[in-house]
Amino acid sequence: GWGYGPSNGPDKWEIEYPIANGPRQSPIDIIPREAQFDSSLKALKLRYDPSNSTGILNNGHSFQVDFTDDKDSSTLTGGPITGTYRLRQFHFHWGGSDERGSEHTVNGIKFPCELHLVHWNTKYPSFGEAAPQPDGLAVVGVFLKIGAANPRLQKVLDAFEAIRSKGKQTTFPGFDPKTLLPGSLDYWTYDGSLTTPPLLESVTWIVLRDPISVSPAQMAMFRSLMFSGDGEAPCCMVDNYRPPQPLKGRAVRASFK
Ligand SMILES: NS(=O)(=O)c1ccc(O)c(NC(=O)NCCc2ccccn2)c1
Ligand SMILES: [Zn+2]
Repeated sequence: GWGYGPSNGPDKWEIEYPIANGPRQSPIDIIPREAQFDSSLKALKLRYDPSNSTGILNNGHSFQVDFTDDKDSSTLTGGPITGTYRLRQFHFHWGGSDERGSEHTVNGIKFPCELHLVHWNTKYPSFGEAAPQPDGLAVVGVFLKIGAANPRLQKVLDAFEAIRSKGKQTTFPGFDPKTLLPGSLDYWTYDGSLTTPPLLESVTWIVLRDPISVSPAQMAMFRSLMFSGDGEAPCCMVDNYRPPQPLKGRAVRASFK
């Protein structure tokens, strides 16, 4: 299956997923001076209920924190989207060292890590039905920048000993993802795709301008996870990011001047 190694990584995905060369692929390099300020863009409204967090899973590509999404209790509204999108999960992408790891870049600059909060459009009955639709998903991206240790992030990292290898999961109740957001919700937005197979062109991307902090020691904890399952040759989970893809004429709008 697909992965991030030399034989199954992003340059090989087009073989099984030809949409990899499609017109609205993600991530992209965001060039702020080329983004268009759009005064009609609304403020992002993120309402998350910590009681919706259920578990944390090593899925062999990243780790994700899953949310129950059978009610409108953890939602994204406003911003560039119409209607209500429900939070399904959040996950991260990171590098083998601090100078790489994010999927989106800003003026060509890579961050060490990027958080993705994945939401699906409730005009569809489920995530699975929404995922192939052009307006099916909305992902909020948050950059992580090296600085002071992040105590809210640490709560996630403290669960890692239970999910070290592929397929391992554990309960993760009562976590509020709002604690992982920066002070400002100013954002860039553009039409894109999933950044992993099946690379579906169904994502309204909402990338926050301001990063949150992560310490070098905390980044080392991300790198202690394994792509490999128990009993397989151990392979550290690092560099699980897709590089920027061609913009192909798309507009990137800014919610701020
Ligand atoms: N990285 S991202 O664009 O935020 C993102 C968000 C939600 C997602 O479901 C994915 N992709 C994902 O979950 N792929 C693994 C599951 C899968 C589904 C179908 C075929 C192969 N693998 C990526
Ligand atoms: Zn992602």
